Amino acid sequence: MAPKLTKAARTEKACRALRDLRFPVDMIRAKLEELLRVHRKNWKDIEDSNYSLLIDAILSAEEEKQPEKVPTAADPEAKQVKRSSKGTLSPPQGTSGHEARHVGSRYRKGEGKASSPSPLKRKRDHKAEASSDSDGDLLPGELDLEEVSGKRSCTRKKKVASSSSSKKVSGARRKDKILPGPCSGLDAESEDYKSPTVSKPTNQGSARDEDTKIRLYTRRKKAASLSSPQYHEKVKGSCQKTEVKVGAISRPDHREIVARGGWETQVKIVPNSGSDDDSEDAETPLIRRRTKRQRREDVADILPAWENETGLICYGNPLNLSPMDYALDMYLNDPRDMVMESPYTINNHLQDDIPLAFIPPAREIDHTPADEVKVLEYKFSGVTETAKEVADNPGDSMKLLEYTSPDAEITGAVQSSINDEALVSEDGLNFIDQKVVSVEDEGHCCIAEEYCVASSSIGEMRLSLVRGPSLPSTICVPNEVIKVMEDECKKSYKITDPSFSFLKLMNDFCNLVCLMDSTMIDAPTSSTFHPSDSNPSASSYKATVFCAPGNDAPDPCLIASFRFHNLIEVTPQVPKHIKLVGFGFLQSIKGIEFVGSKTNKMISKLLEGPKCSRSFIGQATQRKGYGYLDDISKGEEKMEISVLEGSRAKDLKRFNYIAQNMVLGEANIEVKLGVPSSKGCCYPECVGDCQTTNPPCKCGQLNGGEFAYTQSGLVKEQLLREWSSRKDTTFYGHYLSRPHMESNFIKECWYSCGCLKKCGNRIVQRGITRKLQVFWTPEGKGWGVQTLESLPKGAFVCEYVGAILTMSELHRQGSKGITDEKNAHIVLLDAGRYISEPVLKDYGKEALCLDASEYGNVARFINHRCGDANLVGIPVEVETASHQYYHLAFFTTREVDAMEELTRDYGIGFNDHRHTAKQFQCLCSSPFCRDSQKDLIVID
Ligand SMILES: C[S@@+](CC[C@H](N)C(=O)[O-])C[C@H]1O[C@@H](n2cnc3c(N)ncnc32)[C@H](O)[C@@H]1O
Repeated sequence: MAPKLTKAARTEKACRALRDLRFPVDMIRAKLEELLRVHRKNWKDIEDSNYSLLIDAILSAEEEKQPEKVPTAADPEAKQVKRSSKGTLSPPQGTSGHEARHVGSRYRKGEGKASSPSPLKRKRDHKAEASSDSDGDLLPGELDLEEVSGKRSCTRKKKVASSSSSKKVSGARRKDKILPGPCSGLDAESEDYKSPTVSKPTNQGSARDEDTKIRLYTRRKKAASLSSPQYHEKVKGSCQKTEVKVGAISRPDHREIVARGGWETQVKIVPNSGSDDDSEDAETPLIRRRTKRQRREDVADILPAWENETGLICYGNPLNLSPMDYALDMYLNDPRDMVMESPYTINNHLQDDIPLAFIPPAREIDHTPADEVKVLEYKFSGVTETAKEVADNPGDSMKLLEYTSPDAEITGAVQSSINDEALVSEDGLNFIDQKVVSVEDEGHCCIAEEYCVASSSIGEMRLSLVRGPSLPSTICVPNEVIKVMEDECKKSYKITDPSFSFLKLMNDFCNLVCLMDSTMIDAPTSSTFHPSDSNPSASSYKATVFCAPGNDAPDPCLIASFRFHNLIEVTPQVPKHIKLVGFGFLQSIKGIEFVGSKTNKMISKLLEGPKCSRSFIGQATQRKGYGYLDDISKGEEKMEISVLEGSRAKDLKRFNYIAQNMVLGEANIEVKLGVPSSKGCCYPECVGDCQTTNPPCKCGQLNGGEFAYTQSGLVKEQLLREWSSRKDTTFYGHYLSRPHMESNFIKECWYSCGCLKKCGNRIVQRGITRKLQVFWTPEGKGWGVQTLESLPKGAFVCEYVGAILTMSELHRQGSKGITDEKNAHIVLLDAGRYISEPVLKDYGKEALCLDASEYGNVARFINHRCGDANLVGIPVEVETASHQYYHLAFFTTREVDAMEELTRDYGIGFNDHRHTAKQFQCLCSSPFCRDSQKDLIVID
């Protein structure tokens, strides 16, 4: 099998293939990134087309750069010129227009390396054939930038919708259609609309002036359109040219979207039109997932940063895309509707949702590289250790921090490097994000020069340099990086020499690379070098020469590259329990920030900067207290468990996530691994899947004579009913009713059984398999848990996990009284130890409880609901059938919709003065709420 090419190698290949066309390298790379994104990182599409897709994308971009000729009286042909420009190819740098056209068409015709016409070409051809009305340039559902930017007059539209339609359309959602607003000039029902609409109530004849008050449209994904310059211009151009604000809002059919995609993904485009919008804001109530108060509170501190900004604001969970990716994806490619509602101001916006990212418009770029060094390429990419290296150094997993050079224009699209074949290694390293910043260097295609600034989950920072052998030796590190690294060097290595220069250190590396160029080594090796005399204060460092993973077309230039690491290691400053994994760079960075990490402050500083080129980072870091945790389980669970409200994440009390119960103290649990016992075990009768045995195996028979689970792994109805109807409480501090043992426990097969792990009688022990999320409840219950997917009745959700303590241990720990905080996280396993007198001191000393206050899993966030909770706790015995120790597993009592909060009935009697724990006022809003009824728990 041909070895898989790295992304870098494939990029290089693409650059080479297009070399003859003399496109700027940075443009090739940028377009390639876009295409990869469109094609879901599938190189095959691009390569199989002999890069014609890529060529088309570049040519398209070039076309769009052609200045548009506005028709005037003096130049009546201008419009015609514009139309024809759609079919015209602008020359790449250094290429005449004729030449470029020739080359482009040659490629498309298959005379060159490329063969088949790309979709883009077909689209262009189609457009060229379109009617003489230049508005026809847009395909249905395609966003007309001019329209958005207010340049295009509404009067050019075929029909004019009435102003009263604004409400109608704001609720409407039509795929592939641009829905009309009052000034849209389009009929919502018409199939031949051509552009987004404007729905601001308009005075006759002033459509153009009044443009863009409301735009309501939908869009369907078009892969090829991503290649178009519109792709960028829509965000950048529209925001800049007409001060359009772009943001996402909750959509009216919130649930539907959530059910489909897990997240709401709407984009709202509005003009930066000032306070006159306010009155109308109130007329357009949006779906509210959170209370207004809550939202204001959450974003109050970021308001100032946004008030005068225009840009792209995105919400919702972007399926692990970076904020920029997500926003662009939503804006241009989301197959779902994008509804713009009106009117929009930052204020009503904030009332309705919490943004995840803000992408400011492009800024002017300062292209002044340092005198003595020439910028070749900055690439802060996920180059870290190989899987093996990481395996050898557990805990050393590195995460990438990205840096946008202020000195160079970002020419590559920002891309999420998650799942990027070249950048994410199998070891599960999480790269936060990546940006490619490159500046062409005399036509050379430089692919292998990379700086990698990474931080580990425990706060280490590392700067690495990777460099290919074919590159010139001059490099430039952004000044901000140099400054921070210099400071860090001085601090970490206790360098006192004021003349210490980080740049020199870097140059030493480069020189070493040059030296090593001539001695290419086949196998990975490493050697330690000592810094040159010119840099006496730096400590020694290590360089590793390694062969890039196999290339099917070996090329000396591609085979070897060099990696230097251990340049800088910064003392860990981030608490271990915060895992910085990556929905987005921004969130992760802020994740560090809430714990006040000095490192992060430096990084933030590093990322800021007025010259930051088209980067959301500079703006985003202005927001305070904003964060997002992707996985509170820190990888302990098979499924990531995210936290929705980033701004509240700082309030997430510190606890250690464990996926399985653990004994911390003296609790004695008799579990004999792998020892077949005569009781409660189906060894040796069972092989394979016990569920297929009839009559049930021994374990199965312990579940009241039959398996507790259906063939599809759901708890059977009868058990659900039985346990839902019980009035037990497991909530510490409240009186218990009957001991659990009277009802049927579930007994699962286990290691000691003869069956396989895939046996259908093993459900709870497999852990969480559903998508769960911790979120801040708007009702005031604190954190809660919601499901991100719809769940069938009887589905296992999670078990209550904590530290296993004996009651006597618990009491010893809380000799001065157990705090309410702790109380709230203790669950009693009363089996076999319950003493009828429900006073704590009388508990069997060895009775076990689970304390999730310090060590726990997601279940510690599940809130209470009286009577009709959608979860029920059922004791499940896995390791032993002794009823002494069991797992308290939560199953759904009914079908549960995606985004529904998961609740369980703690079984507590509110207003019962006898219990020891401080009661909370129940906010469950269940019709069966016992709080108002002042029910007491019946003690048997
Ligand atoms: C096991 S914790 C649940 C997670 C908790 N909400 C948090 O933020 O960590 C139990 C605590 O949550 C709160 N809680 C749970 N259900 C509630 C409800 N129905 N009404 C009000 N507060 C509730 C109470 O403060 C209770 O002591």
